[in-house]
Amino acid sequence: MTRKVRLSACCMNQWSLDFAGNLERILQSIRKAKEAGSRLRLGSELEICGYGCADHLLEPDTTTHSWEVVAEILQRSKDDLSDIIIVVGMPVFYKNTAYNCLIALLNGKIELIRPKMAMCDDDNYRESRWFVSWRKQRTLEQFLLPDVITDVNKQRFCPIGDGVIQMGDGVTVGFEICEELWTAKGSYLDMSLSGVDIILNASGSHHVLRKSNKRLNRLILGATEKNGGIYLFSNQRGCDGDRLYYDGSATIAQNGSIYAQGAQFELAETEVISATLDVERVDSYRNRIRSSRVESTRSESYPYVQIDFRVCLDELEALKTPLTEPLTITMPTVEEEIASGPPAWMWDYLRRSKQSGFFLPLSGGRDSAAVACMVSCMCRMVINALHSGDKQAYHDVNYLFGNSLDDAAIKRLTHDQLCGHILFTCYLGTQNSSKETKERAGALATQIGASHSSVLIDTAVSAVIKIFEIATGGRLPRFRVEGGEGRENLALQNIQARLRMVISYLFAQLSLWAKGRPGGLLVLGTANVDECLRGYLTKYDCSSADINPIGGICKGDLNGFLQYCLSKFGLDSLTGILDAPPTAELEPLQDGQLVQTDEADMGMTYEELGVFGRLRLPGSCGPYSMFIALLDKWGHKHSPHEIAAKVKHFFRCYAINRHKATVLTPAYHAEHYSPDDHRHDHRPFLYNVDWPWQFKRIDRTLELLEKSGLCTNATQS
Ligand SMILES: Nc1ncnc2c1ncn2[C@@H]1O[C@H](COP(=O)(O)OP(=O)(O)OC[C@H]2O[C@@H]([n+]3cccc(C(=O)O)c3)[C@H](O)[C@@H]2O)[C@@H](O)[C@H]1O
Ligand SMILES: Nc1ncnc2c1ncn2[C@@H]1O[C@H](COP(=O)(O)OP(=O)(O)OP(=O)(O)O)[C@@H](O)[C@H]1O
Ligand SMILES: NC(=O)CC[C@H](N)C(=O)O
Repeated sequence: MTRKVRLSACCMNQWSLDFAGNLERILQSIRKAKEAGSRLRLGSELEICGYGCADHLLEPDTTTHSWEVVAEILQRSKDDLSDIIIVVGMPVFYKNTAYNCLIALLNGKIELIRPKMAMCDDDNYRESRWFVSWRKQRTLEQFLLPDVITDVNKQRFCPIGDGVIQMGDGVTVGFEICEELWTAKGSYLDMSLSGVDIILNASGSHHVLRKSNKRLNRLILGATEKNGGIYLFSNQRGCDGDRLYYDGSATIAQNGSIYAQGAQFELAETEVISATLDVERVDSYRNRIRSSRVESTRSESYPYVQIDFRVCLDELEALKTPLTEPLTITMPTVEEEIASGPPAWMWDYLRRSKQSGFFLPLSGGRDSAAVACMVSCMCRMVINALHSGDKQAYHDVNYLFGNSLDDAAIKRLTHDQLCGHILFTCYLGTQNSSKETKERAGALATQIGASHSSVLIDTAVSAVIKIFEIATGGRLPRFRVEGGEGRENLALQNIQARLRMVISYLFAQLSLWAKGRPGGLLVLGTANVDECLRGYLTKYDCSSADINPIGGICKGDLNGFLQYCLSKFGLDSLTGILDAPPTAELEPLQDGQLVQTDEADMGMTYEELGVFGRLRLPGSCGPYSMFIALLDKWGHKHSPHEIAAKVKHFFRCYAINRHKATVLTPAYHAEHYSPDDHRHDHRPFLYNVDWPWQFKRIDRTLELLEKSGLCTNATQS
């Protein structure tokens, strides 16, 4: 005997507080699930208001409008969207307290409100600021529904709490909300042991490089392999108004195998995946794990909400519907993640901000090259979406062309042409710039099809210096190579860098005007996560842009991404960029030689910076514990004194420059060690940069090592 069920999980590109758009996407996903023959459709966490509402979740309006949206869905569930269990996510107030909830409804009735039982407060997450977790395990209470719901269906009450739905055919459906899968004792454990057949997880899970592997292979598959059962994972996808990119990857799994998998990075506004599975196989799989059957007999039952609805296909339908075959999934490489996540985020930002394109100061170095390549990747994604018939992409692209394109023109559009239309790059040279970087910038822009220009900004630099000279009665600062001191040398560098920012904003505002086109451009920032951490950037220079797609990515991963673009898309102009040593080109050449390279300037290599960054976060190391950790890690190549000097140098630079993190351009969040001060890494920005107590503690350990003969000579490799 089989008990076949057909189920759907969704990914939707929700937008915080866009209730109309969110409702439309939810309705579309329910329609798609119905068309796929499903009898259950799972949406994502807080999908009605959008996961990223943040402090708007404290406003009663957010809950009020969410109920209004539910009322619309409820109405439709009596009509064209009937006979499918619809599970949606929204905030719910109960006894003066806000809960992050899932609502299960069917044929005009709210069947259950299931509040989240474990808040997520790691990294960017701040759920406890807005919600409380539901503590009453296996308990249901009565919830008085708001009038807007009662007006639709005359229903006054529905159950709220940690309950499970039991269908008319005996199939049981339990609920988890995102973090409940990640906690040590995931909710699925108790539910699986107590015999729940299908577990639904609605998530608001954002992208971090290398994270999806853990989510899918270790958590989702780990949970169902160990405990058996059918598991549906739905997630938001896209930029819903913040630095985060929710990375979809809807999944349907059973007993440790995947049966349906949605895309991680896609531009489509709704995606629905469906699978036909046999509930009977849950019984047989679990029953064979004999030890867990003993645990199962001990487990307490959940309160059931009984629904007179059959989720299993009837006999004839079941005979006609083959079971879905399991899939083999290959996880994307880091380079592929970089080539998709930030570009998809930029596209959402561009179309939702209703701006007309991007302005990028292109230096011929690696960072701005990486950003240019990301825009090119974005254009490829958009063209793919267009060519696959995506109506939203059609609408958004046509908007960028002033709604002037007909179907045939849209079909002919290439990614290079799109790039030429929306990406404006400019080489902003000074007397310290080299011919080589100028040529590299031009060659890359040409290869990706960007609209490129090259200007000299020396007149502006000299004019500003002249103002200073007049104001100070003739004091003219000089570069170090000309005999100037450190302050003069830095000021002369910073004026070039800052003027690039001013000129970039001017070009962003007026480049389209100059071409007789409407609109303005978003300025793209290009500071990577390592530079931000070390503070190796000028405050309010080109790092002060509108958005920065690489502010959460380290130099090492960016190098890998450039290599990937070189081989995957044949962008051979990247060869010269990759071969050249990273340099700011802010100081004059000395005897025709480059005096300034990033690594020499910083006093550390990008590789070392990556290690410091990860030890600081998520490693939670202060100076002393970082020193101890590095004695083990680097002991084979550096003496303890050298390691101590490196750690002290890093922390001194970090402390001197931390104030720059308070004004960092909003950047795509991609790393656990991001120094973003606004949402992720909350720290003071006024430090005692000498760290007297901490550094003395390091010195005491050095003394101990010396006395024990463990601190002999430096063995730098
Ligand atoms: N604790 C604190 N809280 C608030 N502000 C603080 C502060 N400490 C210093 N300041 C202020 O910060 C300012 C100094 O910072 P800032 O003006 O950024 O200048 P600063 O950090 O001194 O110099 C910029 C550094 O970035 C390097 N760099 C490298 C590569 C490229 C680029 C580039 O931009 O293209 C730059 C450049 O070589 C130099 O080492 C001063 O106004 C100072 O008073
Ligand atoms: N000559 C230039 N023309 C245009 N933009 C420039 C120029 N020099 C610097 N910039 C802009 O300022 C940013 C920071 O400059 P910096 O010299 O620190 O480069 P970087 O961080 O090493 O990046 P890149 O590798 O792109 O040079 C660059 O990424 C670029 O956007
Ligand atoms: N919304 C959540 O509960 C997020 C949970 C989880 N830690 C994640 O990163 O995906």
